[in-house]
Amino acid sequence: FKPKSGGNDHHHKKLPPSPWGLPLLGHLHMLGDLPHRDLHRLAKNYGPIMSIRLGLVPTIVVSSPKAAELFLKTHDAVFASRPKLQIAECVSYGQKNLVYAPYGPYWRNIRKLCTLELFSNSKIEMFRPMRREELVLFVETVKNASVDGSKVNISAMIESVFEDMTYRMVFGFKDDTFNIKSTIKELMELAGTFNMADYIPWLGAFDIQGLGRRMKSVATLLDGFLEKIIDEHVVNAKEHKGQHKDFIDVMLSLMESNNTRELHLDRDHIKAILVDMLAAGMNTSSTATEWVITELVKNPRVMKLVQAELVNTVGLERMVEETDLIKLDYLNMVIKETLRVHSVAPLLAPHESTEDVMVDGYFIPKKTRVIVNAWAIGRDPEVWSDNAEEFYPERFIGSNMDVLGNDLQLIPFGSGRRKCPGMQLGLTVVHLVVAQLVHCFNLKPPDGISPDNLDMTEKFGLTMPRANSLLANPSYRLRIEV
Ligand code: HEM
Repeated sequence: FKPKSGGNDHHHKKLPPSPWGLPLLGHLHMLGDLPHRDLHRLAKNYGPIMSIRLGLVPTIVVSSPKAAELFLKTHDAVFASRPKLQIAECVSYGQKNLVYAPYGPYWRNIRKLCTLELFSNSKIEMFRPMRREELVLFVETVKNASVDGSKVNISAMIESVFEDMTYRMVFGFKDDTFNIKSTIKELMELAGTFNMADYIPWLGAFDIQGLGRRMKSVATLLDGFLEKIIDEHVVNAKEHKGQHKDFIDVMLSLMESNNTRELHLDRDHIKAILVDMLAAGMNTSSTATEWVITELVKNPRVMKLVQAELVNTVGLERMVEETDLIKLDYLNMVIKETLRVHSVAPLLAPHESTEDVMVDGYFIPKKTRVIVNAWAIGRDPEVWSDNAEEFYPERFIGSNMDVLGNDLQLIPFGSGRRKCPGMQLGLTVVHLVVAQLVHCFNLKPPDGISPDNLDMTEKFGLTMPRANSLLANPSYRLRIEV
């Protein structure tokens, strides 16, 4: 079929080009385990604004910077909503979270509140001592693991330091007294699993994949843990009046004091936002860090330059401090280049249109899903020339292109109204962990594997980490003990 639009008057309106699809499945059968790559291939034939149908869901795929500008800038307000997904229904306390909230006054208020109260520069600063403590422990752990020259699972260590920093920031502790960590992991795995019920909704009633049952049980467990943790904070807050130490404390004090006319916060809001912070903040940053380290191990030339910059700026007599980060220009280029080549969220998060609209001469009906292929945009030969596949940080020398959503050529955090509100925090922690790891250690691939042959397989999900853990032989290089 060729995709059709809703009402009769839509028939004569031109929809974006589309491949031929199957009844019911639409184009789902064309997408494999790495859908960003399949959609990139299709876009080469059908263009940067392509129309497909995912099961019963009419979808537009956006694959070039110019097209992204139309959807995320020119018509941003029309495409700023989110589709209803089963996972969001299960764990968002009636869509009281931020990530999946439909576009409208509620989303606007909760986003404003989170931006001000949780993601502001002063809040990022507030947690700096905590990050420093965790980084010292991180370096010690890597050092102990590598003491007899054995290979170390770098991916697992990176995941663990981000987990610890995030739990401390959000809950104020990192030990797993409440057994919450495995439940959060299960939730993130479910959120990243392809769910047929999101594309052919009546299949949801049969729960063929068993995802519905798993989601419900995770949601129940999670709610129990969050209730206990919040209760504990309420008791502690009474004892330590006025001292806001973590995200829950901040939210509780807002619940008491700041229940404005615009937004009435209750416990469900707090729980929904806490889940957002864990799901949106933890894996994204650790995935980005894992790929930066992978590229550095794969490219010894670049690693040498990063380490030389660190020696010049920091010296081998101490660890990296957050105040050093601003001076590390080459490292900044390396991180930008990694975010270009390995998008953490290759298809961003799904957007949905809230009204009929014409874009570039094409008719896009209300309630169309919009997928922005940031991974494909990072490879557009018109922007990145014919060495787009190459890892080459020097391409940013003399360029003021940023990753913050201002330049549509490079949008690892999205752009427009729905862009990532946690990007400053994310960039700070990624820079910090990468800088610390390569400053404190030389990292070589294990078992005599040549850097050229390093496994680079991706695993698509909620984020896109390495499919297999990165292993390396670290050797300590500082002249002092941490
Ligand atoms: C390197 C790290 C990170 C990357 C690459 C990243 C990437 C993204 C992307 C691609 C989106 C979707 C944008 C869109 O829909 O167009 C997003 C949304 C979001 N991110 Fe991040 N993120 C990172 C870190 C964080 C952190 C640390 C937090 C908070 C602790 C966070 C919180 C959020 C939230 C709440 C949203 C939803 C915003 C909304 O729907 O209005 N992110 N992020």
